[in-house]
Amino acid sequence: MSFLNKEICDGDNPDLTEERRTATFDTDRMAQVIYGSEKFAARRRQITKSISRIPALQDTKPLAFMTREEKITEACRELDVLSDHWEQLIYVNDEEEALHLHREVIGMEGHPFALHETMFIPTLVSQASDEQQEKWLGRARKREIIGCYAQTELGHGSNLRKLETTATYSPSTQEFILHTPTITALKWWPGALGKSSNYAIVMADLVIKNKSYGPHPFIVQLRDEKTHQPLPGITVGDIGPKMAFNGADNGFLGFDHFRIPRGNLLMRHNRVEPDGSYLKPPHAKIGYSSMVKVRSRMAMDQGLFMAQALVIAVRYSAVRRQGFLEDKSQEVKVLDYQTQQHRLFPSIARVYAFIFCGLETIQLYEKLILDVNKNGDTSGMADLHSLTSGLKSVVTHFTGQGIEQARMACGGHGYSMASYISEIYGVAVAGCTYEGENMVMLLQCARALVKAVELVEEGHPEKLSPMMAYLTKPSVTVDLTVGPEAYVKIFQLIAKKQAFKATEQLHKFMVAGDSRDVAWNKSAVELTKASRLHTRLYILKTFIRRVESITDISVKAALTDLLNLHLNYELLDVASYALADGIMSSTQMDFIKNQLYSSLEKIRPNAVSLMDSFQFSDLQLRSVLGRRDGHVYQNLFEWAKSSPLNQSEVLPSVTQYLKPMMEKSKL
Ligand SMILES: CCC/C=C/C(=O)SCCNC(=O)CCNC(=O)[C@H](O)C(C)(C)COP(=O)([O-])OP(=O)([O-])OC[C@H]1O[C@@H](n2cnc3c(N)ncnc32)[C@H](O)[C@@H]1OP(=O)([O-])[O-]
Ligand SMILES: Cc1cc2nc3c(=O)[nH]c(=O)nc-3n(C[C@H](O)[C@H](O)[C@H](O)COP(=O)(O)OP(=O)(O)OC[C@H]3O[C@@H](n4cnc5c(N)ncnc54)[C@H](O)[C@@H]3O)c2cc1C
Repeated sequence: MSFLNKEICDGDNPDLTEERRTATFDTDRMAQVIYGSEKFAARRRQITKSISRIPALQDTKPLAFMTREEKITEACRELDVLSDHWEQLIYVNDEEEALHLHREVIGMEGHPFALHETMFIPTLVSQASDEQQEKWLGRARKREIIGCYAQTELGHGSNLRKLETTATYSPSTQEFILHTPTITALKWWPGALGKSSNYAIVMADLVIKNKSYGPHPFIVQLRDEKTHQPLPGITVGDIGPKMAFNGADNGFLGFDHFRIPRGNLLMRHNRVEPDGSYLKPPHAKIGYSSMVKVRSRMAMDQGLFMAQALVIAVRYSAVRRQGFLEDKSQEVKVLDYQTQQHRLFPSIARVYAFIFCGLETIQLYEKLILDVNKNGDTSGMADLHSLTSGLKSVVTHFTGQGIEQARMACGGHGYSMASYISEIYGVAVAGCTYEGENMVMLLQCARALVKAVELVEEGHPEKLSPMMAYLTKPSVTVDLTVGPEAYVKIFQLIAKKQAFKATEQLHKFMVAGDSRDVAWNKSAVELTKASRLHTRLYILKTFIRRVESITDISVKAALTDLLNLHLNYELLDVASYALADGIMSSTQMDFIKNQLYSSLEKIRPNAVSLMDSFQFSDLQLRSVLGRRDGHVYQNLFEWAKSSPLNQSEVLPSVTQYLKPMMEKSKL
């Protein structure tokens, strides 16, 4: 049976059309699984169609040929066009639809409202009292003001306890005085801070009567609402070009005894009364919730970054012909090489796995905020923090690797900006750093793991959260032919052993006289290994759960092939642990390898459609190499001709320097 891949169009490259015709599932149905519901998958397509009918949003100058200033101006122009059509395009206040709209129209290089949507508004939702929301949230949602999230400083990003910006309470005036005492206290990095935002959530150390209460969120007006000039007492600007994200004005910010009213401390969970008395929040880390929000989205966002790179690489691999296999009369599609499949398909499996995790963690965060805001219930915070800390680290690391492999899979053309993969890579790997540097966050995840191991050792396994329950599982001999559950069992044993080994090492150093902090540092590499295995186990189990729940038989079959590839690839990747601990035999290793190679063959006919199912428009992809029509050579040639260097035959640099140099050459 063959299913119509909805991307088939007359005139497309026949090699791609052939791939699309041989798919064994319906790409619209697969999109429902990817985007979590039939309704949202359909809305995405509808929004894409509506965008394609707005001439001002089509075919602008390629981003690769623009300066930073041009990129920023272009993003603002697009935002302006969007705001004229906003209510026709999406349901107002629907976060997922707004994100899709921005991704498609503006792309991934950043824009003035990026942090407004992802951190400024969410912080108001989670941290502002009802009265404060009344005052600011409506204005923010209507986009009457533009906000960002200013936390990181020149001297400190990872260690929040040492942020130096102070907010000192003055009971006589009922104001906070914001101050930047040193150069290292300058806010540095916040997205959209430099030139676009006129408001910010500023994280500053709350000081009352000479006592420090640690970082707290304040809403601060930075610029005049009419003139957009910085207010007196505020120094603000752009931090300069970056590896990627150059359509964004990441900024610096300093305060010179800048006064804000008492009501600008966000007070849903803690309060400062007029006389300066302080009411504690129900959980010490509740002020960190905006970071947890972004981390809970990262598996989805990073999955989509890697998906974009793979759409490009897989489509290109299906039209690129080079070399021969059996038939010497026609060169083969490079996608038929086993090495090419091995380079790309495990990443396709990870994309699906990450997205399924993202669907889950986004919901977990929404539930947590509901529990905290409605019932003051903070009991879910610790688990979500450790889960998202591990997940953001593992997912960003593998996404970077997967995108780089996708680039190499495109050979020379992958290195051209025409592929757009280098930009996707630059944007994605920023995720290894923002929202908590990966090592730092793996170590946060390890804190929870060590605590869980200690509970088991102290004889209290009943106190473990469900995610940690595997730490009590006894060793067993596993028959891998049984199916996914057998793989889970082996993975659980590997992860459990590493968690216990790392904890044992920590305890050994402590018994020998080291403080817990020093012993922790001496065990840190082993601890991060435990966190990675723990997180990869969660990813694996989520993938299995999701595939089991699918009702469409052909979609389920295609994803089962991908799941099998994932199980074998992941287990092979961590096999050194299993072999060292005698958990797996070399015969089992051979079995896994054979399963892996046969999974590659099974996935091959569906590869293009597995990626088409993401339904990225050409506008969103921004890749000349990865366009839906597959006419890569014509498209590349047109693109190169549009390079500014080709707008004249002889460049001024030739007449001014090269010609005179050649004429006077004495060599
Ligand atoms: C588009 C791009 C946008 C980018 C934006 C940005 O980058 S914005 C900037 C992004 N910047 C960053 O991401 C900065 C990264 N740095 C941080 O987030 C923090 O400095 C930290 C979490 C690393 C340490 O914080 P700390 O020194 O205050 O804490 P500690 O280590 O002493 O642990 C004490 C206890 O607290 C617990 N706990 C901690 N957090 C949470 C939580 N959210 N929930 C619940 N619990 C939490 C922890 O588990 C531990 O529990 P235990 O074991 O005692 O039971
Ligand atoms: C593109 C981009 C956008 C950003 N957007 C924002 C924003 O909107 N708002 C905002 O406030 N910030 C933003 N940031 C800042 C970002 O959150 C920080 O850079 C990040 O949290 C890392 O902190 P750091 O720079 O202090 O790294 P550092 O902590 O200085 O990291 C340097 C090295 O030290 C290691 N290290 C540090 N502490 C430990 C430890 N305890 N144990 C072991 N190793 C450690 C790290 O692993 C790393 O290898 C952004 C950054 C980028 C790149």
